[in-house]
Amino acid sequence: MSRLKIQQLSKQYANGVKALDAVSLEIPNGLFGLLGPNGAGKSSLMRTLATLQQPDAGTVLFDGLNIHQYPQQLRSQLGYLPQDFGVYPNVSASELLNHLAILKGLLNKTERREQVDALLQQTNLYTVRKRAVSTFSGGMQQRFGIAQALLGSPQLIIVDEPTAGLDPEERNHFHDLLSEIGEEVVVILSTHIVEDVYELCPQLAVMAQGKIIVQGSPAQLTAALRGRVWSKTIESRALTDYQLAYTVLSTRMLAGKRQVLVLADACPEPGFVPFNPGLEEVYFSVLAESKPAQKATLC
Ligand SMILES: Nc1ncnc2c1ncn2[C@@H]1O[C@H](COP(=O)(O)OP(=O)(O)OP(=O)(O)O)[C@@H](O)[C@H]1O
Repeated sequence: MSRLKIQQLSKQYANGVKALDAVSLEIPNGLFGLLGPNGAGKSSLMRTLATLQQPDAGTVLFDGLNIHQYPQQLRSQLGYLPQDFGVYPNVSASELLNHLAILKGLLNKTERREQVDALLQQTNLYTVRKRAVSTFSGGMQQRFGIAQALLGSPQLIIVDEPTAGLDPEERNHFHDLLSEIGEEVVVILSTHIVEDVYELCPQLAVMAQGKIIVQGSPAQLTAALRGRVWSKTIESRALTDYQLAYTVLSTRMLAGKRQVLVLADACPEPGFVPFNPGLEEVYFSVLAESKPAQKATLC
């Protein structure tokens, strides 16, 4: 059952950029991935859901509550890790978390201490709790960011581009943390990294130019694309010709040869073979098809 209902949400900034264009989504408990390239409008949507900005039109209901009419009620149930939560004062992790817990309304000292310690343990920061957060690595700072988002046992958790810039090991740590948050809360993970969503999210949406382009499970979305992705090994110097002629989703080097993946409803030309699409191909095909000027498919 959907707990978060986003209906026809629109937002235009003073400079004329329409960051959200009639966005509608229904989001149940669990991890929900919001995938999109830079500038798609993800952060605008996350900030609007976190009640940090008002939409121009549309409504958002969380458990039936209109969040922009009752922002304080939403905030008491919200955990938010913004994209730019990166500047920390020169105080220790446990002091800062304790301070943020007070701001979050955790006024009972014993309970607060217990929760702060538990979150430092959960995010694997307990042994470094006396170190200033400003001296932490990027990955440790992001884990601290999750610890503060989890203060007060929120029901709606919003994490905006949390793994950008993390090395693979820290990204794995972060994935483990997110997957442990639990299935009884709504967690929205906004990212441009396909593997984040593939590894973690049973449901996802792809956003581009302020609009939701597709929504579903990874299995549904990849099944819908089956039969439309074709692969061929080509000479690297022929790549531009293929890009001009076809909708090239991606290219990669395989054992010294260049492989191109092309989106087409039927075999584009001799030498192409069907390719079993994954979430990455779904993402690139959605982006290719959402672009205003499309290439003719020469089949
Ligand atoms: N405060 C603002 N004032 C004016 N334009 C803005 C503002 N915030 C975002 N934008 C513009 O709105 C569009 C959507 O930006 P947004 O940050 O929501 O996208 P995003 O998908 O989160 O991308 P990124 O990962 O690059 O932040 C972009 O064109 C951006 O330049």
